[in-house]
Amino acid sequence: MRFDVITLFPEQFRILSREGVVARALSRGIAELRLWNPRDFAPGPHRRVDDRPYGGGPGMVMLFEPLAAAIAAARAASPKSQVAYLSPQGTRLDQDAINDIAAKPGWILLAGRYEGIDERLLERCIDQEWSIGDYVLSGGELPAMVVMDAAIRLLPGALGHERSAYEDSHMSGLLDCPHFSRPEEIDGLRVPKVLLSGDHGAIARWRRQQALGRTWLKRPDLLAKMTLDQATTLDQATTLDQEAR
Ligand SMILES: COc1ccccc1CNc1ccc(C(N)=O)cn1
Repeated sequence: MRFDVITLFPEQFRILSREGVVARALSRGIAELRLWNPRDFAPGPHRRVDDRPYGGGPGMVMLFEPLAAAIAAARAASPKSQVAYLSPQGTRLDQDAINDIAAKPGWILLAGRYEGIDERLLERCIDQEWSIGDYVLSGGELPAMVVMDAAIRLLPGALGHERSAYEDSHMSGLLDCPHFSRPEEIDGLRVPKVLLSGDHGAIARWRRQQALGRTWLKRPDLLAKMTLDQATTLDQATTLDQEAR
C-alpha cells in the first residue's frame, strides 16, 4: 500500500520510519511512503505557498497553484491513488472507514496548515475529505499519520500476530476485553481464574462476555450500531433468500 503525503513539514513524518509497526511495515515494503512539499511546486523567487484570504479575516490560506501542482505530481507517481484532504470539516473516520481505506492500493493525503486551503482545490483536485475527530489541530500532518498508522497495522504481515488486529477494540464492533499478564497477583489484585484454567472455550466465552459488558457500560452507542448493522445484514440475507426461492 502506498501513501503519498503532501505537506509543508515533511520532517514531521520521520517519526513513522523510526520505530514500531509502521516503521517495520515500511522497511519490509508492506507499505510505502513518499513526501511532496508544495513549496517545491511554488513559482517565482519567493515560492509562496500561502497568502491572505479574500474578504479579509485572520490567518492565511494555502494557495491553489502549488497544491494543485503537487497533487498532479503525486497522481502521476501513484495513478491508482485517490486524494484525501484531512480537515475538521471532513467525514468523521471510524474503524469501518479505516478498513475501507486499508483495502485500497494507495492514498494521496493532503495535510493542510494555516486556516486551510483554497476552496477551489476541493472542487477540482480532492476526492475525499476526512476528519479524525471534532477538534482543530495546527496542521493536517498528525491526522495523516493517525490514518496511516490505523490503516498500515491492518495490512497482512504488519502485525506479529495476524489475529491481534482483528481482536482489537472496534474490530468486532465491540470494545476489547481486559488483558492480564505476569504476575498472577499484584497488591491483592488477582488474574481472573478462567484465564489460568487452560479451558480455551471457557476463556473465549469469558472474553466475549467481558467485551459485551464493557461495551454496554462504556459505549452503548456501539451496541445499538452493531445490532442495527446485524439486523440490516440479517434483513438483506432474508430478502436474498426469498428472492432465491
Ligand atoms: C486550522 O487547521 C486546519 C483548518 C482547515 C483545514 C485543515 C486544518 C489543519 N488542522 C486540522 C486538520 C484535520 C483535523 C481533523 N480533525 O482531522 C484537525 N485539524
